[in-house]
Amino acid sequence: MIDEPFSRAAWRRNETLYERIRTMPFNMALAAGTLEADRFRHYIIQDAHYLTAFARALAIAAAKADDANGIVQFAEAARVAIVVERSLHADYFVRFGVSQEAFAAAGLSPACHHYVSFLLATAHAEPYPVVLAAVLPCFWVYAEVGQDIHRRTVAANPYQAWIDTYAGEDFAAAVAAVIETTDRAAGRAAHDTLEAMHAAFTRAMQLEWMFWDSAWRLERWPD
Ligand SMILES: Cc1ncc(CO)c(N)n1
Repeated sequence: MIDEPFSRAAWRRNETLYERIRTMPFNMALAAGTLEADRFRHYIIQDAHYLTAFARALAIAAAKADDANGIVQFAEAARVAIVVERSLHADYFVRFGVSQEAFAAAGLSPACHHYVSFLLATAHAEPYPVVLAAVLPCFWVYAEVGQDIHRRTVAANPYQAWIDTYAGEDFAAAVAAVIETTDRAAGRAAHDTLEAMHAAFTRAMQLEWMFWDSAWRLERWPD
């Protein structure tokens, strides 16, 4: 019997969770163009924090890569995450009225803090295949959600630029490449490493849900 690739097994284990993410109030409202600006502002502020940490985790993946292609792939992914983070500041923060002071004052929300702590702890402490499994949902879920919203979006959606970033061909190609690298690493991994990969993948996907949910609820720390 030929084993099913890790990515297919991981997606199947989390199909219900993906469907819950796809149909979250935040994503439904984003697609309809009716998402309130304060919820989107919360989201982009937290996403700027998130992307900086995500870039660090990707740079650690690059350092842990088992071949030269992996170093190039994740060093480039780290660079792109920072490019996207800078475009949040230069474009979205300006358009949606987030000042530098508001950003600095906001800090990381509980859900964002949880997600980046998980990513950075995993990147620092776990072997390369598990690091890949932890960052894979960040790519894959966004491509799926981006494409799903793109199919449902309305004319003159104020969030169209955000939607196009994640529904586009460049992002899809990056996601396909991360899936391929993760499946290759899984193919060489021992059984216990494979189970750790599944646990990391599921946890990251749960944290994706929590991240959108926290923006919807305008989540904050207690005073
Ligand atoms: C929370 C989160 N996950 C994934 C992505 C896409 O890389 C993003 N921009 N933000």
